[in-house]
Amino acid sequence: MPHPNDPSLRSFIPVDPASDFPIQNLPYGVFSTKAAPAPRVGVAIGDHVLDLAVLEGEGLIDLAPAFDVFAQGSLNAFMALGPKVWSRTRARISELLRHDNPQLRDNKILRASALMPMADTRLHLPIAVAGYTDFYSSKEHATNVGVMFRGKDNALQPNWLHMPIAYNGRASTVVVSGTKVRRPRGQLKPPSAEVPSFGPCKRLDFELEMGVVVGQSSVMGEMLTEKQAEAMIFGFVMLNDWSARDIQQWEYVPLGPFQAKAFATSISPWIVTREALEPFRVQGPVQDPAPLPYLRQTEPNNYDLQLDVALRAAQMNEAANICRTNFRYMYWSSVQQLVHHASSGCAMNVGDLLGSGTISGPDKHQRGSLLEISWNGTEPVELAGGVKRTFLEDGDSLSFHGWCQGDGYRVGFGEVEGTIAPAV
Ligand SMILES: O=C(O)/C=C/C(=O)CC(=O)CC(=O)O
Ligand SMILES: [Ca+2]
Ligand SMILES: [Mg+2]
Repeated sequence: MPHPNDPSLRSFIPVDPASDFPIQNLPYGVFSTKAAPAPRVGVAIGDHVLDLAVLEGEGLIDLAPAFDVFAQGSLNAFMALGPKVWSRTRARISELLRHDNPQLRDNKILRASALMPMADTRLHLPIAVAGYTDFYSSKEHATNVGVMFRGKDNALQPNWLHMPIAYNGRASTVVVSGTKVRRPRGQLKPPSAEVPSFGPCKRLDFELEMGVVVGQSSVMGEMLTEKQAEAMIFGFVMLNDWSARDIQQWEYVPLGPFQAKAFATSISPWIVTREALEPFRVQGPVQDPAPLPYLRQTEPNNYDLQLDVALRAAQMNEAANICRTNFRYMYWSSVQQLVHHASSGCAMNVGDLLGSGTISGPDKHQRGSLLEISWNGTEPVELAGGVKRTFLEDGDSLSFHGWCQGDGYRVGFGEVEGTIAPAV
């Protein structure tokens, strides 16, 4: 049987070469329809969704001794079954969608109940988020922020090159793409003010990140090796760590961001599996000084994954691109982040979400936040027809696109979008 990543595979479902969801991808999500409003697990193929609950019900996917794994509103039960089952299931779905397999292709009744246009579905948050941790692993981003917040001489803190720095974020406010994001209120104290005040954030920002979905738990008190950590990663989503820069600047010393990043974090609805990204693995930047032994890597754990950010103000017809970068630039890999996360004995859970940290690159057009793009509000970015931005305004819609380019196909993530609603 060919491997599900084989570039020559074709599905009986027509898939445009520019689609994010060819048969080589098969990302998992949770969806519902008007006719069947209970959220369940599906896979994206072209512009269709394949209902895995139907396939499991028909006995076409066998997860025994577990059952009804897909007739659920999150992927957590499926993820808990582990990497061997993930792999086997993906191979089975690929087999069922292949152009030369009549089993689903020629079964009209089954096709009608198991395949539906994505446009007719509603996409939900794909996991029950157990915990959310956000890293700070792009050297370019950390240097830019450091220069703006602390000056050139203290840009990178002395610990930064020795471990993946992070803070514990809020799982309670992780939302799926398309959810409106309300401008937060908080304590503000601009440098010109003598005392703080409480009110709507005036420096609302986005952060371009990837999110790792942890699909296996680890034991409290035990460390992880590179191999163990990798095997626990179920897949990746795009993640927008919405940030209130004015709240952040006043609150972050000494414990780091708190309310500045607690009000909303958006993720894309489709989880692209680690296995689908395998062909796009690349070596990350050289790590100098060499990390401590527990953080050393023997494998290339970065990915060649292109990322675009588009911003559309309410008065614009078309969105303007404000950033194009690549996930490959990250200094600390997701595997190193997970190893470090568990290194004290911290237990990881099924459904944990790890933000990569803002993904900036070496060039100006590769800056993954408005804080960097507008250089702390001093250099407004021109969108179109005289519309300029330093930070986000009410009604602005922000979207990320991400994909790995194969030969004649792409393994993509779709979109994560959020529109800013006024503060209450
Ligand atoms: O104080 C700082 O240096 C800034 C911290 C952050 O903005 C935290 C964060 O979300 C990091 C990231 O996304 O890379
Ligand atoms: Ca962040
Ligand atoms: Mg957040």
